[in-house]
Amino acid sequence: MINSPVLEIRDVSKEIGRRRIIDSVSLKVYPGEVMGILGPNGAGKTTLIRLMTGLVAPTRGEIRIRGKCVRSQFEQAMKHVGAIVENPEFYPFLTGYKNLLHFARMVPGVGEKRIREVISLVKLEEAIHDPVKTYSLGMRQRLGVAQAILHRPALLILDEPTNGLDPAGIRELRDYLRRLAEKERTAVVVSSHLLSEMQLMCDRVAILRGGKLIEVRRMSEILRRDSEELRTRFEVDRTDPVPSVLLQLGLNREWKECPGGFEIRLRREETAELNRRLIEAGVRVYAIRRLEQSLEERFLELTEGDAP
Ligand SMILES: Nc1ncnc2c1ncn2[C@@H]1O[C@H](COP(=O)(O)OP(=O)(O)OP(=O)(O)O)[C@@H](O)[C@H]1O
Repeated sequence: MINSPVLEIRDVSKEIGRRRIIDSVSLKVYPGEVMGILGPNGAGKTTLIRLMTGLVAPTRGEIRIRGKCVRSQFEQAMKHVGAIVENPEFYPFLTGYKNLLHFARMVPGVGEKRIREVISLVKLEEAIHDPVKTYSLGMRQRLGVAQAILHRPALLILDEPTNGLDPAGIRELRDYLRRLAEKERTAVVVSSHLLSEMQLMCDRVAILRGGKLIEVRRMSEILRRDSEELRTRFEVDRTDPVPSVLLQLGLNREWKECPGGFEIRLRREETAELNRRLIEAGVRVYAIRRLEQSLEERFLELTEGDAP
């Protein structure tokens, strides 16, 4: 069971009127991982999250949570889910603790021990006996997460959880989402339109654009820019020393001549080194141009470039 996904989205589309807002999306999320749904405003993130939580029905495809279909087995699927899709509501005059106690009474099997556990997971021990009306936005959000995980859900879904948080609040959010993923093996889905925030929080990220899932990647893969080989063009006055320079560098790589120079796939560091060696070999280098964007640049262009 260890490798079975907590959440499985199978070829889901959502049409509203004549518009296809979600277009053939498939995605699996596993226990203990934080998955980011990243996309510019209007990409369909909220709609996808509403589909996951059964708030809207897919036009095609299906969504399963712990193997249960969100539509036809709604109750069985939803008992594994904790979600904050809109701002969580609390009783402002009650303390955080009393609010949690109130919600816990509605959830079978949740006692004071579990309440203490969730308070410690979201690190709200110090303020938990203060009235909620004195809480900052970040503290309210932590209380919201504490409430959402009372019943030990296998899947926690948070829509744009960093909205309105300051950098310290975002750091705290990252820390407790990680604790949750590690300690309770909870699968976490968070949406955002900022790659920079996703970098801090997520293990993997799914890029949504115009309702389509265009890439799903490990965050570490996106950040490993130094090891990424990108097609690079050197403009030079002659190419005859290229094979021997490549040999000296131990670069057993294919390269090809093109008008005014040559092209080769190179890592960042290798580009600088090849340039240096070419010059040492008496080749005049007029320009070095990367012909491909790095994964990080592609992601930034897809997301932050479109943000308001
Ligand atoms: N009920 C609806 N009727 C018509 N169009 C809708 C409806 N809900 C969403 N849309 C449209 O679907 C697209 C995706 O919306 P959605 O709110 O899911 O995007 P989003 O990625 O969450 O954006 P944001 O970050 O701005 O919330 C938008 O163009 C929106 O106008």
